[in-house]
Amino acid sequence: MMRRTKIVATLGPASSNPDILRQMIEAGVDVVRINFSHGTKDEHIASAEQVRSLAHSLGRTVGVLADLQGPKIRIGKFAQGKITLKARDEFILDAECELGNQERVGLDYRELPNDVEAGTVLLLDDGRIVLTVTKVRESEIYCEVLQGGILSNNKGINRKGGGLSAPALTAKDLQDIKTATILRADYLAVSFPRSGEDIRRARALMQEAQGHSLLMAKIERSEAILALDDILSASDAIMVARGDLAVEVGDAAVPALQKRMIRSAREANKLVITATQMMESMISNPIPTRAEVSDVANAVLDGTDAVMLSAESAAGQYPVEAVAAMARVCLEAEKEYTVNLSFRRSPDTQPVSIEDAIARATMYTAGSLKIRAIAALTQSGVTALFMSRRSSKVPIFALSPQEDTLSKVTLFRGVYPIKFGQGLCDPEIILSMAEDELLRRGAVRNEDLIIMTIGEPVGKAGGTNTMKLVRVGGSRGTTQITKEVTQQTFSDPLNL
Ligand SMILES: Nc1ncnc2c1ncn2[C@@H]1O[C@H](COP(=O)(O)OP(=O)(O)OP(=O)(O)O)[C@@H](O)[C@H]1O
Ligand SMILES: CC(=O)C(=O)O
Ligand SMILES: [K+]
Ligand SMILES: [Mg+2]
Repeated sequence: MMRRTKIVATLGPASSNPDILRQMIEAGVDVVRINFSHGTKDEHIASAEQVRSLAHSLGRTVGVLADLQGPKIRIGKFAQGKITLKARDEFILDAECELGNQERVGLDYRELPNDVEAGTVLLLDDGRIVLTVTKVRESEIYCEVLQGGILSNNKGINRKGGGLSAPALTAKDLQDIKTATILRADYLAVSFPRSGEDIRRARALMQEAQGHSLLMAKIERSEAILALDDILSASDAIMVARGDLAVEVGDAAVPALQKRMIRSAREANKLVITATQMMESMISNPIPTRAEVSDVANAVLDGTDAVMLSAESAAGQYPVEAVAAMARVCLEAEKEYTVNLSFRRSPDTQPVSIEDAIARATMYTAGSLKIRAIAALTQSGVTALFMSRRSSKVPIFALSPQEDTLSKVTLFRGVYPIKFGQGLCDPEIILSMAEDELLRRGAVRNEDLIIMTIGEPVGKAGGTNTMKLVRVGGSRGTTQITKEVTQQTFSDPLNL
């Protein structure tokens, strides 16, 4: 069995050593996340290069996700690096403060005093420290400590319940979008979007910079939950960004929201990553807790495309073990029947395109006959995306000559990239060579029944219009069953 759920690993000091990174890729990393909240432009470009060249040397394709910092409000630094706050202490957040101490600390967002008032609850460091605002005086926010703890440099601040005015794209993000283009990010993640408009704006800026990334909206504000449909329609993918989201909506609300977001994303033909603290204890332990194992498995059963490692792979002691643990938990969870989110609605909703119609026919057939594999010959990857929105145990191989398509499908659940078809244009030859390629890779065996999809004429993006059932190694496609049922050519049935 091949693992269907994909693994995203955040890069950082713990994963910059090429030997560790190679082991992480071997253990199952499908996509790396470069967090623009840390590090420099040159470091990001070098990381992407390093990942691609290591993956190449291993005969693998690994996607690159560039995660913009966004308006994450952070405190400044302390003279001593950190302080300890106790309940009922007074503490001041002060945009004018240069270097913090036991009494006050700086802020990287000058507007914060305008966004809070007496009674506002502020959560620091993903909610580990809780402050209540007592009064605001110009640049100073006076607070009482509700829940104390150790507070160190540059920790994030969230307002409980959301409602901070900061726009989703900061001046730094505009520069970082250019960097993401230079390093050819497959996915560009926008942090803290409030609406579809924030994503449309990011897409316009990315296109202006000549970028070709898919746009991902990180759902981590309470406003984003209300605007989920609008955000989904503007995005290619979403991330259930549980770290900030839990702080804004309360931790207890997150599990149900995760399920809703995954279902909504799949129904809208969008991709979804489940992120943050999935294997948190593996920052300092070689094995996960039972609860973490359940968390990863439940995300798999919910239908997520991918599960993500943050500090576990960026700054933890066991980055390779964390990837391996995720891989093994995903694989096991996938053996269980998962709720089929998609077939139920198939009869009631119109396919959105010819590719969608072919993808549905393919997945329906794969579910009703003993099909070993699906080979989607694709330029843009869109047919593979539609196929992967339907839950199935049949592997979907995306065969494409396009490197950028192959590195994007790394995130699609159940889809495996295979470089194939450069310079070929005769569909008969392509289909027969694709069959050989799958045989050569051990993905299929002689006599297996497989489904192949292709667009004719060949070479045009997004033109899949043909589904074919093939008995592998048979007399090249003309076995009993193919004569009877197959070669359904849909000639524009939707009038598109
Ligand atoms: N490139 C890096 N350099 C240094 N530390 C890192 C790096 N990447 C991650 N870390 C550490 O790992 C922790 C978790 O990683 P993650 O990428 O989720 O950071 P974050 O700051 O919480 O993310 P975000 O900005 O998206 O909210 C960070 O708080 C940081 O301590
Ligand atoms: C990943 C991220 O940004 C979060 O969980 O908040
Ligand atoms: K970020
Ligand atoms: Mg976040």
